Amino acid sequence: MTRYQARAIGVSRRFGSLNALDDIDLDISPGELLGLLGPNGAGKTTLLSLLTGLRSPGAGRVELFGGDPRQPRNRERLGTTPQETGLPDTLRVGEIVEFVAKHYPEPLPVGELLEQFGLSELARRQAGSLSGGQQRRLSVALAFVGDPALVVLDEPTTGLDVAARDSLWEALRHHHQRGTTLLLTSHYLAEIEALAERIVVMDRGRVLADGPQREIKSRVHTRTVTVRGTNLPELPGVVRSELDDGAHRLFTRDSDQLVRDLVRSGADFEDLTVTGASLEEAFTALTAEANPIDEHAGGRA
Ligand SMILES: Nc1ncnc2c1ncn2[C@@H]1O[C@H](COP(=O)(O)OP(=O)(O)OP(=O)(O)O)[C@@H](O)[C@H]1O
Repeated sequence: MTRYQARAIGVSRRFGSLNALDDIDLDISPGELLGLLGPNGAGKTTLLSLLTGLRSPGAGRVELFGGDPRQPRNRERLGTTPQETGLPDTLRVGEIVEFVAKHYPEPLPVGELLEQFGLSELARRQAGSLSGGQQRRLSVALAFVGDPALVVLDEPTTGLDVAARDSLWEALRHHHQRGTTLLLTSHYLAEIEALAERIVVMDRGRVLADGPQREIKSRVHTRTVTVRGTNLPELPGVVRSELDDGAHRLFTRDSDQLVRDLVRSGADFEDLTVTGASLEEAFTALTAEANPIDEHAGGRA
């Protein structure tokens, strides 16, 4: 019995002449909360489609619970939500959840699930009358109905407002705490930063980085010194600076020296903080390193 719930071993997948995945290795162990990041077209959805048995690899091997993900019996402990939702318009939300629950030997209690995903008040509404964000919440909830060991979510919070997104994060954390393994993709770096313990960064079909979030961030050596003040002098060692609502953000490789220089300069400042790289900075640096002539936008992966 393998100790991994899902694995890709030397996996490649082409679409015509395009190498969507190029020799990917990935292991997912029980209990992990793994965030898969990458710019558009990186190959995230393709990789998920192989791991969940929707496609076959061109080369290499994919395993789900130690077997072929294309075999239904190996998908019994898998929960997924596709990027596009397709729910029967005329069925009510509660009926859909109950219908899906009947397909599993030990489903989660329907009422509990509706509550967790903020759907209790919508239980009697027909799916066709739901807003895009409500449909999204329902389809994410459906991934959990069968109490799966591994849940794979492709862009779970797309189209959700801030409150709905926060409550979805809460639900995901809850399921992770009770032992469910989660693999999710998101374009929102803040989302992956808030949720994921392990991060895999992909670009152009390859894995650029794979490790604990703090390790991925520590690959970027720049630190940020933030201060409020007027007439700050130009200081050596500042590689970039930003002014945001009166706060100067000074990016440097040596924050200790910068703070010493700042104090010595006699400038009048307050509210000094020193922080390491954010996930956004790490992501931007990693993808820029891999594609020296490209400019990847920050904020969204
Ligand atoms: N069915 C297909 N036929 C042809 N090309 C495809 C197909 N599916 C994906 N591709 C291509 O493979 C590459 C990887 O696509 P994929 O959807 O896996 O990327 P992604 O990282 O999920 O992107 P996004 O963030 O935009 O969803 C892209 O260049 C895409 O155009």
